[in-house]
Amino acid sequence: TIQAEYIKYKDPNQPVNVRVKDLMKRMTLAEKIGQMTQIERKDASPQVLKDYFIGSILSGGGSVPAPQASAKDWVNMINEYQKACLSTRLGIPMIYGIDAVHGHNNVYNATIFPHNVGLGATRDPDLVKRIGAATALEVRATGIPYTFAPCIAVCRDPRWGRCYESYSEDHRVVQAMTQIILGLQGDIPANYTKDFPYVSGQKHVAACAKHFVGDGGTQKGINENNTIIDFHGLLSTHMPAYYDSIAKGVSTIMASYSSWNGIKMHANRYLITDFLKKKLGFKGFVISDWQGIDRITTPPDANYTYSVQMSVNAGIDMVMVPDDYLGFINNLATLVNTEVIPMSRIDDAVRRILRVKFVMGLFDNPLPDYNLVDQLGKKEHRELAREAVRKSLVLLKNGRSSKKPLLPLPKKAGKILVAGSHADNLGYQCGGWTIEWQGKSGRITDGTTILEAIKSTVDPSTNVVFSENPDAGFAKNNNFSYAIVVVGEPPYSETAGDSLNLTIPEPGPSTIQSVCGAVKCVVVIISGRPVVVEPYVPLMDALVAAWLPGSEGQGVADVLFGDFGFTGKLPRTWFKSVEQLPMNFGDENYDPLFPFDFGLTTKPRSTV
Ligand SMILES: O=[N+]([O-])c1ccc(O[C@@H]2O[C@@H](CO)[C@H](O)[C@H](S[C@@H]3O[C@H](CO)[C@@H](O)[C@H](O)[C@H]3O)[C@@H]2O)cc1
Repeated sequence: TIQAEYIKYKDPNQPVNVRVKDLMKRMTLAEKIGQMTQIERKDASPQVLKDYFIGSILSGGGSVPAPQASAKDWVNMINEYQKACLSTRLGIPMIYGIDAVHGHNNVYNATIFPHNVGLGATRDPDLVKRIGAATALEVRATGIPYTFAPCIAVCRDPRWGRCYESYSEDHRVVQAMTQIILGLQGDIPANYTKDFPYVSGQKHVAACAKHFVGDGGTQKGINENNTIIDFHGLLSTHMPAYYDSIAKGVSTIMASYSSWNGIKMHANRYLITDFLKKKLGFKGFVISDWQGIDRITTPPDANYTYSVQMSVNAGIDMVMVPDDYLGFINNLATLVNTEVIPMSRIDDAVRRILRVKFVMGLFDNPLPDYNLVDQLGKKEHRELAREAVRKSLVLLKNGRSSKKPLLPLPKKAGKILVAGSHADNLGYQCGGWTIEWQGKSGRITDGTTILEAIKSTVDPSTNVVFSENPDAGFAKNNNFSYAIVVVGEPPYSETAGDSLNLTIPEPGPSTIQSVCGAVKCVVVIISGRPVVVEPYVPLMDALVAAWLPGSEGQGVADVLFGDFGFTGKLPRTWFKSVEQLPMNFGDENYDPLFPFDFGLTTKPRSTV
């Protein structure tokens, strides 16, 4: 009989470093460059994957196989691509990445968890770890083994359009929430190699701590702009959560679009190679952001060869190339062949990529199956999301005097008014990065709106009247026992969310004034960050910050009506006016409307 040649790197019994070394020595430059190339799924085809030995594919925000694609549709797409990669000479599996940043948010009917700002308000790292584990199951349900999460930005200015992706202005809260990495990737076994990337089996996913480093510190919160801070400030505010992430075995780290004191992070060799890789000992791989290398120059792509040279030599290992992947591949090959980029840099990048792929079992289990499809949007996950919503709510005002609190609201109450643009809008309560990159209004996926939750919580005898934007007369002349007004920000992502005024768009303020001027009211703010409320607080009987709660609006009603108490604490300072910004806890002249860590509490009704 003909003995099949023994191929060491294919032997799961061999140690990871032995498999990496054996495979590396077999690879051509083209195969190595292919591993460093991540293309967008819209450009992927079996032929392209085979021709260029592509090592990774991503879905950018909102990039799906088809509208409302099922878990099986996703699995089928990934299987098709993976089979093409496995058919290449060395059969190196590709790794598919996606932004599951508050649940598997691109995928129809996935559980949508509160965005990070709300999770920061919970101050509950174990809850966040459980969310990571549930998210991993839903991501794996679609056959995907890698998510570009968590964002561990320390947002220092709420004018930043991505502030809701940050757990807190306080790096200690962000550090605590890196527990999500253990949920996503799995708990690290005892005596595992310290700071080594780790992913446990087929029900967990590789994570990505992002965006390295200082993304949340840009001046005036301008997205992708310049973080002006000395080295001590960078290390004490923006770096600590990377220590925790590495200690928790994070497999990948994504570079930030932003600059540090004028140096683009994607070209920052000192911070990526000398500090992150050598000093901190990060052993996973560093991935660029979407067109992150193009944006090294102003305007972007002004000198792509320079972008490739500077980013790869800085220590970027895998490049997210959502458009001209041939341009990337050809430029990189030329730069290596002309020794502008040393082969040792290429080998470091490929070694790190292969290390993660071997560690996470991708070589041994490259093809997803349908075993986990029922995890998508599973009831237990929705109950977990509902718990997270409850714990994320921050009670900022309760009654016109502490002796006469309005909350919890009585379930039996004759007739109540529910008003506001965000009361019955699932897309609004999920925010950006949901189904579409920028998010979307309306019934965008499966879930429960806040109005639906209120209706299912009150006593059957209570008449719930919904009017999105009633005039004062309506509010006054209908003998309502009380009103719940739900208003806030429309969905946004990234630069589209940058705001210098942080006002609630009309008709939000008008709805507050019309309703609260006529009847006892609690105002629930749906927003990715503190917004201008100071002028309206005197009109309100109660005020709740609900952040971006996601698909499980029932969690809001659970607490409004006293089935659970308010426990949330502000993860960020709530300013009086935007002229005060930036203003963070610990600053001189700290004069907030509501300070960091503020939050009134209530007892569950059963104990009252
Ligand atoms: O057509 N245009 O006008 C247009 C404009 C801007 C675009 O910009 C792009 O849009 C998004 C959706 O296509 C992309 O996801 C990224 S965002 C980036 O993507 C990563 C992967 O999704 C995330 O992990 C990072 O955290 C995030 O910073 C990019 O900014 C795209 C298209």
